[in-house]
Amino acid sequence: MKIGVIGGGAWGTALAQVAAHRGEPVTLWAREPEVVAGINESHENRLFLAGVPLSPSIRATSDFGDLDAADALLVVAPAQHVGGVLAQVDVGTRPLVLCAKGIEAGTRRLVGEVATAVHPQAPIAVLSGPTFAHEVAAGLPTAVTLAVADEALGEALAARLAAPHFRPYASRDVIGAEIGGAVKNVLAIACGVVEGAGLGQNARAALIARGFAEMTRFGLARGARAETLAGLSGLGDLVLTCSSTSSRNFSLGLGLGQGRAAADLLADRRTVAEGAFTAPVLAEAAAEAGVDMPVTAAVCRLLDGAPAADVIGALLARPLRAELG
Ligand SMILES: NC(=O)C1=CN([C@@H]2O[C@H](COP(=O)(O)OP(=O)(O)OC[C@H]3O[C@@H](n4cnc5c(N)ncnc54)[C@H](O)[C@@H]3O)[C@@H](O)[C@H]2O)C=CC1
Ligand SMILES: O=C(CO)COP(=O)(O)O
Repeated sequence: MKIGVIGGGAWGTALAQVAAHRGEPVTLWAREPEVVAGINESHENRLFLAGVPLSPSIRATSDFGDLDAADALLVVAPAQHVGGVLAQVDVGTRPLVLCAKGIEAGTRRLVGEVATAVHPQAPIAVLSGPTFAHEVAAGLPTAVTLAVADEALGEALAARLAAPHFRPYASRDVIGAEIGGAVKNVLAIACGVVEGAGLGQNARAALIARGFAEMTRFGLARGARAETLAGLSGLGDLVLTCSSTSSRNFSLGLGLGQGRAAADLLADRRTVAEGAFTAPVLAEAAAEAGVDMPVTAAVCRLLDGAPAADVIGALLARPLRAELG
């Protein structure tokens, strides 16, 4: 199975490296000409994954036509751009493995729904989990959820993408895998705020647990399975990104908690903090589904410029409630 990768950011590059680990040829489409040149000439992506020597089996291109020979395509553009990028690719009936984490602003569609609208004949898989790109690219052990409705396709993709350090776990719950990845980015911003404002480790643990409760409420309302939300692509990724400044979302929250303005923190960013785009549309989707998501609402207020002390105060002053339900 020949693999094509759409997106030459940190994660697309790391996944290309995984797919090329046995020396198999991998074609990677990147938007930036300097990324294409750097990968082809010096086997490095200096813009998004500097310092990682890449397999010479990875060939980068800026021509979507070069993806025609691939049997399966990994989609690793930021969530807000997946629709626009996929519209330029002749996908046909080839499987799309969705690796972006987010919800499309305006349409409130998950990435899988976006992909199916553009390419209705293409089977959809979701690859998601606790996966910092630099660790995966360095060959450190990593496990992911690989969710596909069709069991045989799931097995074939898992066999092709597995590596000694990269372990896909099969799932049929595509929507559950997507929701965990999208929601955890918003919650990671909140955990960064806790760190930045110096609220302590108790508060961070409470936020992870209450954040997971709201992820679960939303996920169940949208048809996800509870077990998926408690797995690698949900709780696993939530714990990772709520614990480390390696997370761009956590780092954004850290700045907000230190009192810096969201607009300043987001200006001129080359790398993507998906939670900043997902938070407002997630809040809309939650309201539509009748689901209470107070942490998400708080992140929206912070991104709108409300002072961290006010937002934290309001969150803590909410009426007391039962832990379950
Ligand atoms: N970096 C990581 O550790 C992981 C990232 N992801 C997800 O992968 C997705 C891609 O993130 P990264 O590779 O980290 O990106 P990145 O932050 O390393 O790079 C930014 C990416 O955005 C692309 N981009 C910017 N403007 C664009 C536009 N107008 N149209 C199309 N593409 C545009 C750039 O070409 C580049 O590929 C995100 O959804 C992210 O949540 C998932 C797991 C791990
Ligand atoms: O999704 C990720 C790890 O699983 C990467 O997190 P950030 O986008 O917050 O850096």
